[in-house]
Amino acid sequence: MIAIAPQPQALFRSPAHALPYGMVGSTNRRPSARKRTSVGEQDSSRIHLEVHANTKSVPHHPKCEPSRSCYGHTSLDAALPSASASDNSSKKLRTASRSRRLGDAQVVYFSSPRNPSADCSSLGGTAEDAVVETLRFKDLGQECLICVRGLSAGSLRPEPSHHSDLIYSNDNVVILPVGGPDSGLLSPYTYSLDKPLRITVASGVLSGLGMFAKRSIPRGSVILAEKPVMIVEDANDAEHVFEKLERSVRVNVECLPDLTASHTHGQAPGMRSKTPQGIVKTNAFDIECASNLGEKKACKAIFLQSSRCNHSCGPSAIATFDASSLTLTLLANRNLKPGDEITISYLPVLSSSSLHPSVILPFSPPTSPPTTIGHLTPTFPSGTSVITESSSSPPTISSLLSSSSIPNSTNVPAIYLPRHSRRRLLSDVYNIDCRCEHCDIPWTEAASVHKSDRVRKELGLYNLVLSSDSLTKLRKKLAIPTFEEWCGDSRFSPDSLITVHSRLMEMREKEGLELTALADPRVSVGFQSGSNFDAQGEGNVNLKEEGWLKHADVIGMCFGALGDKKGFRRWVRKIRDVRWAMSMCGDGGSQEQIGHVKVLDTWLDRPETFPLWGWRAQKEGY
Ligand SMILES: C[S@@+](CC[C@H](N)C(=O)[O-])C[C@H]1O[C@@H](n2cnc3c(N)ncnc32)[C@H](O)[C@@H]1O
Repeated sequence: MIAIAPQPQALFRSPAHALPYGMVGSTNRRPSARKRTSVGEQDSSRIHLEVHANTKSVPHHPKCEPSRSCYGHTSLDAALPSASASDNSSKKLRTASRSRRLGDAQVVYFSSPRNPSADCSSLGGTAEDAVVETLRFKDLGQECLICVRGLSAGSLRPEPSHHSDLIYSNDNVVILPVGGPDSGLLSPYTYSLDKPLRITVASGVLSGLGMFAKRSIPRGSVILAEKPVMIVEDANDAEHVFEKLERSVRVNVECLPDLTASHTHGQAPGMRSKTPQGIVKTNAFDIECASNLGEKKACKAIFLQSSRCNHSCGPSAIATFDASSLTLTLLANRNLKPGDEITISYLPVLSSSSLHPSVILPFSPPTSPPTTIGHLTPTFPSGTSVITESSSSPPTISSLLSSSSIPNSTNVPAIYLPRHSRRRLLSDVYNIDCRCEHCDIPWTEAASVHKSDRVRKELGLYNLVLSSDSLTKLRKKLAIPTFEEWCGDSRFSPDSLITVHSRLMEMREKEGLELTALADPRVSVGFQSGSNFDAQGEGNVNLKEEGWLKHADVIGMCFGALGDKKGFRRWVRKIRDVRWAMSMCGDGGSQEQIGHVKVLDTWLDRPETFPLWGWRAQKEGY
């Protein structure tokens, strides 16, 4: 298992750039002086919270879970980068060695990204043969305690990450109780943070707190970048690390929920029934740490804010982890409005195919690498038609699913499973009775469940077919050409490929799975059975399909090949915006994204520079 953030394969390839990366967008702004804005009052059964978001402040301390008491309350701010630390880091960003204009935003390249940004010290031996060490992120004024056998904090030497201070601070999000007395996990999607927000929450709401957007966040952009406060190799070491956490951090970590606590009998309710192991099991992200000597270890990391993200089967965010800077990044999966809940998917990335009706859970872990993702390149198509089996009436999805076209052993991302399988998986693996908006549907609405299941099944199938070379035969049966095939074969009508990909995009949007496919298969949260992705899951690394972006790429290229300036520009602009937002991610993929954005900008200016401009139109004489 290797923890690196996704580096989506790009359709629109650009020349390699040797420049060190790091960028500051024009929207970057310095954090305003922090004002406390929330007013928390608590009576015996309810909590009232008021947030005036237009004062641009940090959230009030989340008050732990409404249903549980805590050792004490301190502000979450105490554990987060202070305003002055942020100021320092922004100063650093501004004094970067050289900068230049790119599109409408300021890009800053760093001259020496290798300077270690952290120092460390040992806190002495504690857990059996492991030591607890401190890693200090100097630029952020934040510490992380590390207890990993065979990997010293010193050997991690995280590189500085190049996020702006805006996304290290919590200016984009607020942590609030989720739902109301009767609504369980219903999110307050409808409120506007321009007005004071008042939410009334009954004690005992299952899922306690959640993370919400405080402002509009465009698809693909970084919602939050965060460093861990503790990393353990084994949840059983958590106790030793908890003891050494700085008090304000420890209080916040102890406020995180422990799903195992409810199984503890004979103890007083509340924090005292929680255990450090239980807190780690419930909230830790599975990441991989890599030393500067190349050793890698699967670990569990606690992040104070991101650990508050609830699960959704149509998540509004995707989590990626960059091992070189030890940074967890949440990217917007769609365009977010103020008040939208920031959710991620806890679902394991792969499961055996439940596209095939005969396969039922529990599934076995993948034993061989999954399908690789075929990517298109804007090279001149070599050829002539390779599709020989296209028919005027392709088989229906149902007939394909019930036939033996899909091998039983096929792995599909679990997010495409039908509702009952996802729920079972979440319950078995994470002990969660999923109440996200895609699952919490009354039985009276069986038809909408059925419809959603069908859409996911179809998306799963297309995902498989479009990303796997070994399923070419099936792809041909479905009469879906690749871009190259479409270019080279006039039997495919000019808009046929655009129609297929537009439909898939719409289906993704409906199910809340826009950029989801970009999610790093190796970042997960919560309980780990160890069976779904672990060190043996090495083969998963290549699973990178691009979802929305992949469809947008194909549509954009089709318009280009048809010489349709308006359509081409419209789609190139959309792709450019998402790639630009993603380049702010600050991980290994940023430089690549900047390269794409530059090429896309050129094509926006002069569509004729697109290598296949009008190629199909010329060929067919229209
Ligand atoms: C990492 S925590 C998420 C933040 C948590 N709500 C809190 O108050 O801090 C994970 C826990 O949240 C709850 N949870 C998250 N997503 C859920 C969902 N879709 N349905 C039900 N419970 C969920 C479960 O209790 C789960 O163990």
